[in-house]
Amino acid sequence: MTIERELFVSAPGKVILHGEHAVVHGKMALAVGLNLRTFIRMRPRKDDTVLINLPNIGTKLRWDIAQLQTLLPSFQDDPQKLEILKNFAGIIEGCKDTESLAVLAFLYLYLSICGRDLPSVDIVVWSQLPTGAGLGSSAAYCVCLAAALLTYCGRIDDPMCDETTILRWSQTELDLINQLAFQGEKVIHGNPSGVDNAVGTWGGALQYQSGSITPMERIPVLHILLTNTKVPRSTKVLVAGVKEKLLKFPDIMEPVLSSIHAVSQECQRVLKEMTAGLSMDHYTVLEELIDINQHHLNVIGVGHSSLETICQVTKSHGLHSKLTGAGGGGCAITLLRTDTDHAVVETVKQELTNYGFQCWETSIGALGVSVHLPSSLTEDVREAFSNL
Ligand SMILES: Nc1ncnc2c1ncn2[C@@H]1O[C@H](COP(=O)(O)OP(=O)(O)OP(=O)(O)O)[C@@H](O)[C@H]1O
Ligand SMILES: C[C@@](O)(CCO)CC(=O)[O-]
Ligand SMILES: [Mg+2]
Repeated sequence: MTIERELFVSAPGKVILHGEHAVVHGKMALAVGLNLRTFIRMRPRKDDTVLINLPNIGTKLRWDIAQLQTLLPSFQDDPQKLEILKNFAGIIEGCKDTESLAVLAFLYLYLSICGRDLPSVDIVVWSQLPTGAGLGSSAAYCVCLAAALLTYCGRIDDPMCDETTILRWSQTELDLINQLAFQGEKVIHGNPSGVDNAVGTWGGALQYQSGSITPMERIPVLHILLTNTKVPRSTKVLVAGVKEKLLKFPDIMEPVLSSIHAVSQECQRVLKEMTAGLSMDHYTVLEELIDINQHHLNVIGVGHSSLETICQVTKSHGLHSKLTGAGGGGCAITLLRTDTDHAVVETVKQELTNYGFQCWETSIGALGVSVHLPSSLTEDVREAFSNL
């Protein structure tokens, strides 16, 4: 049974504190929800078509339901599902362009979730996150699609909203959303660890290892400066590059990944200690861990000169930075201590902006996937959707 009303869902981006790439190879990652979100709006249509509008990447496409229905018999149990969709959409093998991956992930989730009763819908996905910059935009996109399609098709409850609250799903329903979002991430990334969709689903702060998700109940309030180099890169390509290096030099690369794992463990221990009583020594250790991990990430081949520039600029003001997400460009995080002078942060931001980078001071630990009533959306989100 499809629902007959407009549905608004959002999911947060993520910041990986430590463990990117190593987490793909079974090591631990620490990741937190980011207060920049992706929003999806679904509206019923009456003309037996499906329309998807993705303004962040300039894509607007429409299909007849009858056309999509012809895919279903071979799609449902076929191990070659993705190939069927690529043929349908005319997408060539190994393709990594933004629009093709977004459309493939959408079709994959729409057909997998809605099954035999394909609904005629109008879908808009709009994000506050930069696309392909290391902040989990692909996971937020897949989590939004999975949650909205599952709800729309009646496969999970439609959380009851009132005028003031944002309501969420039960743990079992969140598990299903996360599983399907992971399938979508596989379409986009090739071989994702699952950490990004876990944060998009549950939000907060998580320890993630080999599919096992452990929420970190209490973490100190950390202030972070996020800087987007705006250098484009593809997570899929970077993850594949690390795997290649690992296969070529196993005895050299495996210890580096193990050391990244140990950095995550030590960071987690320090964060726990900080909740019991914060001292500046804790910050010093966190800074050392950031420096160590940034070197490791360079060793495994996911650094970039733009990220080194961020490290150099922030270091000249006594601050410590590392790349976050897949690297190769994209974003870096800089730890801001509680005793960091506001004027220093402003100077650093100005210097980084002069390089053409974009900076945000951010809070971390945002809420996971949520349903919204249109009236409870913030002004900027309402405005963004008003013309779409
Ligand atoms: N708002 C969006 N609209 C349409 N497609 C999107 C959107 N956000 C992400 N995508 C899809 O996700 C792809 C980017 O995913 P990718 O994993 O490379 O980067 P990321 O998720 O931002 O970074 P990371 O995985 O390192 O955190 C885009 O090429 C596009 O296909
Ligand atoms: C690079 C990576 O570790 C994080 C991307 O945000 C890939 C993944 O975990 O799937
Ligand atoms: Mg991604």
